[in-house]
Formats: sequence, C-alpha cells, structure tokens
Amino acid sequence: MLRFLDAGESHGPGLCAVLEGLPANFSISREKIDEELARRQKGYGRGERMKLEKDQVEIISGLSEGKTTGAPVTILIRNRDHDNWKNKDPKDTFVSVPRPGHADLTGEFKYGTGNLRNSIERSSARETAIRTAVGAICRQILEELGIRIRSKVQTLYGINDSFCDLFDDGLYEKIEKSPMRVLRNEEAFMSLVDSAKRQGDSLGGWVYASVEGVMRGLGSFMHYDRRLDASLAGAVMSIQGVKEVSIGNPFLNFTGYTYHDGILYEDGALIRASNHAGGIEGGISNGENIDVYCYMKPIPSILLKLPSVDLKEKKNTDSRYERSDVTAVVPLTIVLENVLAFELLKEVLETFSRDNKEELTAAIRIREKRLGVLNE
Ligand SMILES: Cc1cc2nc3c(=O)[nH]c(=O)nc-3n(C[C@H](O)[C@H](O)[C@H](O)COP(=O)(O)O)c2cc1C
Ligand SMILES: C=C(O[C@@H]1CC(C(=O)O)=C[C@@H](OP(=O)(O)O)[C@H]1O)C(=O)O
Repeated sequence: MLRFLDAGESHGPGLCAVLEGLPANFSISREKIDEELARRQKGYGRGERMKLEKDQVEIISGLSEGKTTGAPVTILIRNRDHDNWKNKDPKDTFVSVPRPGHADLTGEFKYGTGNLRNSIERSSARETAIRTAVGAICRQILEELGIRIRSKVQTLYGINDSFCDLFDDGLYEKIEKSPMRVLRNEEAFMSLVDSAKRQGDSLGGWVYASVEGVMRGLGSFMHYDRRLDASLAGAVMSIQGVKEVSIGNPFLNFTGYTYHDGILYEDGALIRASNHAGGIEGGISNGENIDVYCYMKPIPSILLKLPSVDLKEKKNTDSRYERSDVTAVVPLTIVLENVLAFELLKEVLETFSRDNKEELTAAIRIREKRLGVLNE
C-alpha cells in the first residue's frame, strides 16, 4: 500500500514526509520535484511569505543512484522564514483572538493548548509544500506509465465563466512556466485581486485538473471505500480551504440524455461520445480523462474586521489579521495536480500491486491486452 505521513509547522525548521510503498527501479529526479515546488510558489495574489521562501527538497532516504529501491523515501523542505521566528519571544507570537474561517478556534476546542499559535502553525497550508513534493515523486512514476496531469484556474470570486475554456496545444508547457500566463483574461484576474487587496478582503474560486492516460479499471464498486471518485474527492477536500469537489463539469445543466456519455464502436475501437462523467463510472476509471473540479473558499485572513472574541479576556473584539495571501487559487492548481498524483499512483498500485517497475508495467500490459480484445 502506498502511504505517507508528513510533519512540520509553518514557521518551524522545516517540513518532512516519509513516503512508503513505491515500487523499485523508477528514476526520480530531485530537480523535477523542485520544479513543482517552484510552480506552487507562484501566482498573482500570493502574500509576502512567498518572497522569503525558495522551496527545495532534500532526499534523506529511499533512492539509490537516482532510482527507487522499494525503501521508504524521506524528504525534507526547510523553512527559510524559521530564521525570522526562532528567536521571537513567545509573548510576541501568542494569539488569543481566533480568525473566523481558519482553524484557530476549532484547534483550540480540540487541543486546548491555550495558545492559538499552535493550531495556526500546523493547520497552515504551508503543509501543501511537502504534499506537493510527495505528489511530484508519484507524478514522475505516473508519467512513465503514460499518465499526465494538468490544471488551470476556472473562476475567481463568483464569476462563473471561465478564464480559459479549453486546453490549447502547448498549454501544458506554458502552465509549467507560469500558471498565470495561461489565463486568457489575465488582466481581469489581476484587477480583481488588486481590488480585493485594496479593500482588505480576499477571494476564492474554482480550479480544474484533468488527468490523461489513466488506465481503465482503477477503483471498484465492490465497497464504498474502494470507489475511485470517493477516494479522489476525499483527498482533494483535504486541501486547506477546499469546500466543494466535483468529478466532471459542475457548471453545466444536463438531462439524462444530454449528460450520459454514449458508447460507440468505431474503426475497431470502443470510444465515448463525450466525457461528462469525468472519466469514472461505478467508482471505476473508464479510460477517459479524469476531470476534477474544486472550489476554494475565500482566504480567511483578511484586514477587514469580522466579529471575534478574545478567549483570554473573554471579551467581544474584532478579528485579528495575520500576514496572508489575498487568493491562492493559482497555487491550488499545482497542489491539486500533485495531490491527485499521489492518490492515482496509490490506486494504480492497489490494482496492479507489484514491487518493481518491470513487473508493474508487465501487469498493466496484461490488463490492456485483455481489454484490447474488446477493440477487435
Ligand atoms: C496554497 C494555499 C495557500 C493558503 N494561504 C492562506 C493564507 O495566506 N492565509 C489564510 O488565512 N489561509 C490560507 N489558506 C487557507 C487556509 O489554510 C485554510 O482556510 C485553513 O487551514 C482552514 O481550513 P479549511 O478552510 O479547510 O476549513 C491557503 C490555502 C492553500 C491551499
Ligand atoms: C507558507 C505558505 O502559505 C501560507 C499559508 C497560510 C495559511 O494560513 O494557510 C498562511 C500564510 O503563512 P504566513 O503567515 O507565514 O505568511 C501563507 O503564506 C505556503 O504556501 O508555502
């Protein structure tokens, strides 16, 4: 079983993860992991923190001559901002006024450390840096198996028309360079972010990822917890700030006749007339692109005042501001891609459970050969 644990606080020395269950003999490039980390740091609407960090991964275990050995892979990302925090007087970082919408209050209900700073540190989406690094390892293996993931921002604020409707040729390369550049309506995006910032407010929006080349037959309807759509949705919902997940386009109105994707036999092959199902039927991948949409709520840390309570003084007060992004929909696209990469590799290994590259690719070929009969 592929699994990982991660640890680390937002302003602590760093973040780390142990990823276990990778098959042996796959090449993993550290540079490619760092490229994903750099992509995640970009995006209009990011706050001051991203100017301080330059995320890079250190690989502590699990690779030999750049290849997986089957041993647990341990990775580490250091927090540059730690240098600015390590000598702070605890009195100066103490927090007793929770921000509505963040984890400050619920974290205190649950853990009761008396200082909301502890919840802030671990609940922070800083954790998405290490999750992106984990996904970036899985992604390199998926790419060798012919699976490719790409993403884009679909909407910002309440604007339900797309900033960029379709993937153009070569767009993937452009996304890799800078996710912002691919937004057709880049100026509209930027001015919306600018005005939210001027107001002291924040924004959310929808992002979209599409996975190409997924083999048929991942997931199962045999039990609720093996359904592929459920596993993917759960993983995506676990990303900080994500509140809705849809497999297939949630913006269109359908009837049964217009929604369901016709099955056609053409030129000796089984094909689908459309892909409104988003690549999953009955909890099992059907070979079409897996399309995942998710909605991120507006960022909770805002300069505008919301009602809150000083838990120490037991007095009503205004919410307090903590340095923040205005919107994180652009980095969310990269986090989404890499969260999906981990989940999909886990599903591949669940279905074709093998311990090394050669046996894994052979097992996938045997399945494809059997399904190929349907196309004759
Ligand atoms: C990439 C990314 C960056 C984020 N940046 C911030 C931020 O700067 N300030 C903030 O208050 N929330 C930010 N969030 C959202 C919070 O982490 C999130 O709302 C909080 O942990 C509470 O979790 P919940 O919204 O899932 O309930 C960010 C989320 C992501 C994915
Ligand atoms: C550090 C990251 O995002 C952080 C997520 C975050 C939050 O509350 O979730 C709050 C901000 O942290 P800080 O107060 O240090 O500026 C963001 O910068 C990152 O994405 O690497």
